[in-house]
Amino acid sequence: MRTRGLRKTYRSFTLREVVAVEGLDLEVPVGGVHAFLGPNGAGKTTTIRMLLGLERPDSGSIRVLGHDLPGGLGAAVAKVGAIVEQPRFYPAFSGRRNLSLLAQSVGAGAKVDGLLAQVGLADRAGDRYRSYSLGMKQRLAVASTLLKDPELVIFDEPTNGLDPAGVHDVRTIMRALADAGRTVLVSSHMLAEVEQVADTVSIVVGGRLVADGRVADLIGSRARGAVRVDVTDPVRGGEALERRGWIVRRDGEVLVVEGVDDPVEISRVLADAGVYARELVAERPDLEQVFLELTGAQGAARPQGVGA
Ligand SMILES: Nc1ncnc2c1ncn2[C@@H]1O[C@H](COP(=O)(O)OP(=O)(O)OP(=O)(O)O)[C@@H](O)[C@H]1O
Repeated sequence: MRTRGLRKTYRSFTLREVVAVEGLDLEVPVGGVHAFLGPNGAGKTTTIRMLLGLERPDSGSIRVLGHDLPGGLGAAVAKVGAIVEQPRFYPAFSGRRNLSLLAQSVGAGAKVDGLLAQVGLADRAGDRYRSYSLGMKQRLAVASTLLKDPELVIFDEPTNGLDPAGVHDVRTIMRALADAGRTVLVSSHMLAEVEQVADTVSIVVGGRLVADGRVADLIGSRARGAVRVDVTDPVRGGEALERRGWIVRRDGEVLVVEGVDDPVEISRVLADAGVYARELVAERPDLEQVFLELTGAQGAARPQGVGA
């Protein structure tokens, strides 16, 4: 799936032009989990709606599973499962009955029990939908999109409002879908979760792409980690490390040294100052750091916060 030069503007109440997506080149590889990240208002939902043919771009091109939109929309959408809004299920019917009703409409009745098991709902399938937790509702939503056996499954903020167990469930389902050969596109603020499950990522800010690629490569290339050093004399040790030009923070008795390429250098500088390290731990940079670096204040200010 890819877009080229995608642009979408809206008119605000005051008829001011709001640019939601600006020249976006999105590349989602076939197979694996691709995370679509950005602060609030970055244009993620608008982009997903354009991929599904629910919004019309002002300009640019979209190709989904080998079909060019808008002409190939029907063929493309037949192979895409999307969870963009909470689907409408009957509250008084059980999960199984709800799914069976949907299955009949697409001639997939035989799949219902297998899908309920696949999303971990087999035990509660006979209970009324209204008694389900948010996580269970989300799992039923995933099962409903799998009825048509999609090649690409799109999740827009799938873990909003879920508790940690629900978040874990959704992550497990996404991984399982990708491991079974499908492509998963997930927009999210949940960086820690995304880091655990995503193979590749695109980060957008203000409707523009600011970084993309393999999660591991992005973390490796962008963020230099800090090193935590437990020293015999934090005051003298801190001074010596600062003289070397590093940024040093105190965390109790431990020094946190930023911007270090090779932690061995730290031991050398400390030893020269007659201070010794009891322990030296390199903090692994993570997607959150990369995201904050790339999105700056906008990223830090988003209401749900990193890892929310
Ligand atoms: N129907 C609309 N009318 C006017 N402006 C809109 C409309 N839909 C989106 N926008 C604006 O377009 C921009 C992008 O919004 P979008 O919902 O795509 O961002 P997002 O990245 O999904 O944000 P969030 O993480 O908050 O869901 C925002 O400035 C938003 O206010």
